[in-house]
Amino acid sequence: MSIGILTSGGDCPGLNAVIRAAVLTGSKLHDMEFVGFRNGWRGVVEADLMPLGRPEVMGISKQGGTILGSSRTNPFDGGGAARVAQVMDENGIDSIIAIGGEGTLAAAKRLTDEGIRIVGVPKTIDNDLSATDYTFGFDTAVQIATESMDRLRTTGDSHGRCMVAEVMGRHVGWIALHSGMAAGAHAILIPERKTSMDQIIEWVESARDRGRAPLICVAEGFQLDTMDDAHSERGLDAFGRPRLGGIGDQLAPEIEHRTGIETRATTLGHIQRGGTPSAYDRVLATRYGMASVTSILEGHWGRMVALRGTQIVHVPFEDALGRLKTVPESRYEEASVLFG
Ligand SMILES: Nc1ncnc2c1ncn2[C@@H]1O[C@H](COP(=O)(O)OP(=O)(O)O)[C@@H](O)[C@H]1O
Ligand SMILES: O=P(O)(O)OC[C@H]1O[C@](O)(COP(=O)(O)O)[C@@H](O)[C@@H]1O
Ligand SMILES: [Mg+2]
Repeated sequence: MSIGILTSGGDCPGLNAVIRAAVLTGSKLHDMEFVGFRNGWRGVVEADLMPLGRPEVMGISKQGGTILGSSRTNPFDGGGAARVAQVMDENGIDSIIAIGGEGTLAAAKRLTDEGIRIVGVPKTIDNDLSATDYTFGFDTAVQIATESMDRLRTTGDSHGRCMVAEVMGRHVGWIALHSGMAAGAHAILIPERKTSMDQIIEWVESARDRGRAPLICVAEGFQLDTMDDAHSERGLDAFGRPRLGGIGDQLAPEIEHRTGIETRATTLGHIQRGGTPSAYDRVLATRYGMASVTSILEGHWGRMVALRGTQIVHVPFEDALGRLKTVPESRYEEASVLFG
C-alpha cells in the first residue's frame, strides 16, 4: 500500500514529527510505503513527488518547518478531484494524509466527498481549530512568545518604558492569552474582545502607578472598539486574505501620547513559527502521525485525528470546519482579574 503525505497552509513546528511518525509506524508495522507531495496541494495537482522512506525522515522530529514544503494552492484551481485521482493512479498511491488547517481540511473534505481517500491531521499555530483540544506548534509559539516578553520586561524595567508585544492570532487570542498570562502581562488584547483605548490606558497607568514598567500583549487580530477590521498594511496573502501585523505599532504612540510613558512596540511575527518544536509539540505531533496510519488502516476517509483530553480520537472533517475555537469569555475574564 502506498500513501502520499502533504503539508499545506502556514507551517508550524511539529509538521516533521507528524511525517516521521507516520512513515516509521506505517513502514515498520504495516508494510506501507510513502511518498511526499511537495508544497501542499500544488505537489498533488502538478504531480511533484519526492521519496519518503525511513532515510528521509531520520532525525527530523526536532526540525522546524516541513521537509515537504507548503503552499496555499487550491486543488480545485488545478483540476480538482479528477486530477487528484489521476495523479494518485499514475503513481500507485492508494490514499493521502493531509496535514493542514481549516483551509486544507475544507479542500480535503470536498475531495473526499468526490471519492478521494484522504485522512487529515489538524495543524494550526493559533490553536483555533474546533474538534481538537490542542494542535502542535501552539505550545512552541507560546513558549517563544513568553520568553520574548520576559526579555522585553527586563529592558522595559531598566528604562521605565511601556513595552507592547504583538503576537500571532488572526481570529483568536489563544497565543496572546497563554503567553500573556505566563509572562504576567498587565493587559492582554485579543481578537475576541474589542477594547477601548481608555481601558488600555487605565491598565497601563495602574501598572505604572505601582512602580511597574507596563507590558501589553496584543494579538495581531485585535481591534479597538473604534475599528471595523483588524489592522493590515501589508497587502493580501496568496489566498486573498489581508496580511495582518502592526497593531502594536499603532497602539504604542497613542499610549505614549496619552500617558507620557515612553512606549515601544515589538512584533514577534514569524519568529513564533520557526525553529525547533517543544517536547510537548513533538509528542503530540508524533501521536497524530501514528494515529493517521491507524485512520488509513481503518478507512476513516474524511476524518481527522484529534486530541480529546489525553486521548487521540478520529472526528469528521466537518467538525473542524465552519466554526473557530475562540477564547471563551470566562477564560478572558479570569485572566483580566490580574490586568493593570
Ligand atoms: N473551501 C475550500 N475549498 C478548497 N480549497 C480550499 C478551501 N479553503 C481553503 N482552501 C485551500 O487550502 C489552502 C490552505 O488553506 P489556508 O487557510 O491557507 O491554510 P490552513 O490549511 O493552514 O488553514 C488555501 O490556500 C486554499 O487554496
Ligand atoms: O505569514 P503567513 O504565512 O501568511 O501566515 C500568517 C498567519 O498565519 C497564522 O499564524 C495562522 O496560522 P495557522 O494556519 O497555523 O493557524 C496567523 O496567526 C497569521 O496571521
Ligand atoms: Mg486557514
